[in-house]
Amino acid sequence: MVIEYIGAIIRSEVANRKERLYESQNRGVYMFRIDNDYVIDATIAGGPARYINHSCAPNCMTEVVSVEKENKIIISSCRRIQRGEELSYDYKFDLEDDQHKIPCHCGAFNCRKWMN
Ligand SMILES: C[S@@+](CC[C@H](N)C(=O)[O-])C[C@H]1O[C@@H](n2cnc3c(N)ncnc32)[C@H](O)[C@@H]1O
Repeated sequence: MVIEYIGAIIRSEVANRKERLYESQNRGVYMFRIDNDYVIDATIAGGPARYINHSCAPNCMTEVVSVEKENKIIISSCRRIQRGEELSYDYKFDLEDDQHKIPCHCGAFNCRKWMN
């Protein structure tokens, strides 16, 4: 394990409202979807894991683990990581239509060019 993605666990509907609020306040939005119903909001009370970028050839992977009936997001290495190397994982965003595509700048040899 490298790090846990910490923050407030909120329902999807609340996350949608908060996302709009944060954007209206020009804040960066830091959220991790646990499943269809719940999201971890790291925008206000998050840890350093919220700064990890997406890569199409990541050195880390994420998993949802249940600890005392609470879901947690664990980020673990999926290969050897060199000292000083940037941590990354695959955000696995749902595919979007052309209008809502986010360009990917991970620079990997196999970059998919879009994050979603
Ligand atoms: C959780 S933040 C990651 C940390 C962010 N780079 C920062 O400095 O606050 C997620 C956002 O970072 C940017 N990002 C992360 N990985 C990226 C990538 N491979 N290519 C382009 N933008 C990326 C996107 O704007 C994305 O919505």
